[in-house]
Amino acid sequence: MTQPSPTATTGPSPAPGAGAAPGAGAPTRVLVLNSGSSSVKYQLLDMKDGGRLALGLVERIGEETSRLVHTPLLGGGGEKREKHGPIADHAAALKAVAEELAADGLGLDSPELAVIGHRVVHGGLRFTEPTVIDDAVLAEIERLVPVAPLHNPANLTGIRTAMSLRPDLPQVAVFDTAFHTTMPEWAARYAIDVETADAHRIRRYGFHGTSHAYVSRETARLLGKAPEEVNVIVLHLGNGASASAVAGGRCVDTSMGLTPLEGLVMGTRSGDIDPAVTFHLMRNADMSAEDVDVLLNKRSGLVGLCGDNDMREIRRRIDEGDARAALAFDIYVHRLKKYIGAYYAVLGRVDAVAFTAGVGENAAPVREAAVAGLEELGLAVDAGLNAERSDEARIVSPEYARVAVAVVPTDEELEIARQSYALVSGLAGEA
Ligand SMILES: Nc1ncnc2c1ncn2[C@@H]1O[C@H](COP(=O)(O)OP(=O)(O)O)[C@@H](O)[C@H]1O
Ligand SMILES: CC(=O)OP(=O)(O)O
Ligand SMILES: [Mg+2]
Repeated sequence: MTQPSPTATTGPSPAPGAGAAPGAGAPTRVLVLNSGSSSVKYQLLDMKDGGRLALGLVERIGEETSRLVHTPLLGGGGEKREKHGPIADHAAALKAVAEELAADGLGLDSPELAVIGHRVVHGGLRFTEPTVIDDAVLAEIERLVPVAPLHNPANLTGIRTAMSLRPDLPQVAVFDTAFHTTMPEWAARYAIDVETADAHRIRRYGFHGTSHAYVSRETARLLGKAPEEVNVIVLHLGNGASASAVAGGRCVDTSMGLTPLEGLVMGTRSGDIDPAVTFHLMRNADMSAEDVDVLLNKRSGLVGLCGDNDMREIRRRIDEGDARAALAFDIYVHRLKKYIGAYYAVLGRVDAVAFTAGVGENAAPVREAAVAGLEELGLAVDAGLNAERSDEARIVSPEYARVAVAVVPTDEELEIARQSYALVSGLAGEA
């Protein structure tokens, strides 16, 4: 099922500033755009030293209550700026971001900009490496829209808008799926008719790969070991959530599948269900395929179970004695625990379980509940360490525990910046 990657030009996950050294005076700044279904996260970095010049977020795009938060960081930083009011779509969001950057003297017209790096969620099997975007790459990302309907359209708008603002600049796509292309066939292939699966390219692709790659490497660093030496279970728990089993730096299994719907319970997505639920609803509940798609992607998960998808709000409701919120939490954690057990078995030996993204980094009760009762597997958290708040990667298991439980903040934007810059500075070196 593997295919060569005709557009690949460099290896994944390079060290900061890796690739051929740019010529003296060559631009070193990278703008990274992480366009989600209803948000855009962005960072401007200088790869001379990896320092951030600005970062921000536009959220609730398409609603009346859109919000832009921009943080200038150049020269010791400036005041955070917030703007409220409707932002109709991703193109308008990017234009608003460009204006904020320009107000700090960091506009997209800057000659110091070397590349714009884009998170692209679905790259299919073709893109195993960061890739300079041209018409053929755009067409392939477009072709994959049906299997990433919440994400690839937003990614495409981000790319097209950035291209229109800086047509002269290289734009690089860094794919969520790339890290997972190392999965063995027995993990990637579904047990369905082989001809049908192959004709429709149905298999497990996996997502959040940039985060799984970054966090598994940072976890090895936290343990004082090389990535090749450690086996890590990474739990990326954001709005979308996925688990991966990483053996010696390579992904060997992951919980998301053909689309980002499978696996863990998420903010609005069901994760694993019996596939027969879909045709049962279509046959018996007068629902179309589209209706079931919306149900499972947008009206399920935590929001479907208790009406809230934000773990902060769910914890607040549990503290007030809300039974629906408590059940939603228990279902979320039960699924998580099943995946920890499954990937423990897949890996055979586990050095660390790493929690990351909004929930994983911040929700101590989720971490505690997910490993509760797994002492026989060498897993436990230290209540005091687990409750501490910090932006740093840290171990929260007791010293005696055989397996480290770690909290490792993800940084998809930094990883995308490193990969994008390595690719274009490598290209510049070849020119
Ligand atoms: N302090 C916190 N405590 C508990 N959960 C939090 C906290 N901060 C953020 N979260 C959770 O993280 C989620 C967002 O995670 P994030 O990784 O930013 O998601 P995404 O990138 O998918 O939008 C929120 O929906 C919320 O559930
Ligand atoms: C792939 C995916 O689920 O991404 P996100 O968490 O940004 O929605
Ligand atoms: Mg995310």
